[in-house]
Amino acid sequence: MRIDEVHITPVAFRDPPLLNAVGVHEPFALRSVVEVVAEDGTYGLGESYGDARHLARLRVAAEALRGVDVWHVHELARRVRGGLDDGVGGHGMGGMVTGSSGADRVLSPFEVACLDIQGKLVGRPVSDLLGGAVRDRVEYSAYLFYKWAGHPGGEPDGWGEALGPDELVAQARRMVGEFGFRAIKLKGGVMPPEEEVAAVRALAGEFPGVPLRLDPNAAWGVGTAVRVAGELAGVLEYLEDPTSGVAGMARVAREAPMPLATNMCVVAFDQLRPAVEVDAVQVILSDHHFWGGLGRSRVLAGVCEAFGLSLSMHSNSHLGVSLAAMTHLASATPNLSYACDTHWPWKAVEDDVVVPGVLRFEGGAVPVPTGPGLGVELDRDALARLHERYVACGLRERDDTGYYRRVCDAGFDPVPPRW
Ligand SMILES: O=C([O-])[C@@H](O)[C@@H](O)[C@H](O)[C@@H](O)C(=O)[O-]
Ligand SMILES: [Mg+2]
Repeated sequence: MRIDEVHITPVAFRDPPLLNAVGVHEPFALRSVVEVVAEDGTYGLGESYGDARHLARLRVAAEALRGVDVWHVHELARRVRGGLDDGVGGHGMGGMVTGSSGADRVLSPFEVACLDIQGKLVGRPVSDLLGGAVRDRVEYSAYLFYKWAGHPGGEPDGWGEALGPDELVAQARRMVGEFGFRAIKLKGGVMPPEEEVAAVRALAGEFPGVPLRLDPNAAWGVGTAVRVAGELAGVLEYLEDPTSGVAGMARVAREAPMPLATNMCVVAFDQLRPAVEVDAVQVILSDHHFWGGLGRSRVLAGVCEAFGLSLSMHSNSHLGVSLAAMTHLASATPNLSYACDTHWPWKAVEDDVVVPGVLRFEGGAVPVPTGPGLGVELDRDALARLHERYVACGLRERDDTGYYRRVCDAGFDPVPPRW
C-alpha cells in the first residue's frame, strides 16, 4: 500500500502567557498537521512543530515519500535522512531543547501517519501495532505554569495571574478539579529558586500524597540545583532538568535525594550512552515528536529498561492528533511508570483539528482510543479555521525569548545558569 499524497498544514491555536526559563508563550502556538494519503484513499494523521524551518524540512521529506509502502518505516526513515538539510533551528521548543535529531523530528509525524493508515487497513488500534495496550487508560499530570493574567494589551484569559504560591495552588485546584489529575508538575526556572521551593511546598501542603515534579529547564547552576534538591527531599517524585548538560546533571545526581529526569540533555539516541556512563539521569522523558515517532520511542523504552532508567513522557503545546499518538504509545509501553506530561488544559476545547468525543480526560487519564489506527478523525473545517489563524497571526517561529523582551524586559537574558 503506497503513499500517494502528503499534505502538510500549518496551524495556530490560542495560547496563554505561560512563563518559562526562556521567556513567555506568545498568543498563538504553532503546529503542523500531516496527512498522508495511501493509494486506496485511506488517510493517516501526524502532528508536529509549526516553525518555518521545520515546515520546510517536512515539505522536502513529503516530496520524497511519495510511492513508499506505508508499512516500510525504515524506507521512510532512509528517504527523510536523504533529503535533510543540516541547518539548525526550527526545533519548535523556544530554544530550550536544541540537541534532538533533525532526522527523527522530521520522520516522526510521517511514521505516526503511516501507523494510523496501517491500523485502519487491518482494523486495529495503533496500540496493537506497538505490541498491545498494557493499560486501557493513560494517566497524565497537571502542568502548572507561572503566568500573567493575559497577554499584554489583550483580555484576561480566564486562568488568571499566577506569580506566587497561593495562585499556583488555586491553578492546581482548578486543573485537578476539571481533569482529575493525580500527579502535578510545576514549570519552574521563572522565579528565584527559593520562591519556587515555597510554591512546591504549598502544593505539597494542599495535595498531600500527590506526586509532585519541578522543572526549571536547566535555569540553575550545579550548586543551586544541589541545594534546591536537598530542600525538596521527600517532596518531589523527580526533579526535571535542574541544570544543563550531562556533566552538570551527573554532579547534581550524585547528591540529589530524588531521581533526576530530563527532556533536555538526553533527547537523541547518541546521547544515551554518555549519560548512562556517568549516571546523569534516572528518568528519561520520552517524546515521540523528537525521538523519531512511536516505533523508535518503543526502542527508547527498551534501552531504558536495559539500563535501569525510568521512563516518563514530555509534552509541548499540542493538539488532538498528538494526544492520541501519545496515549497509544504510553498504553503500549509497559515500563512507562509515571503520569505523562501534557499541555492539554492550556488549549481551548474548540481549538483542535480532531472531531471531538474520542479524546477525553476521566480521573486524570485518557482512555486509549479503540478505533482503527489512532482512532481520531480529522475535522476539516477546524483544520481550515486553525490554518487561517496561522496565516493571520503572522507568527512563523516559536520565540518565547523575543516575545518576553518585546513586551516585558528588553534586557532579558535567558542564558543559563540564571541562578
Ligand atoms: O511550553 C513550555 O514552556 C515548556 O517549557 C516546554 O517548552 C518544555 O519543552 C517542556 O514542557 C519541558 O518539560 O521542558
Ligand atoms: Mg522538561
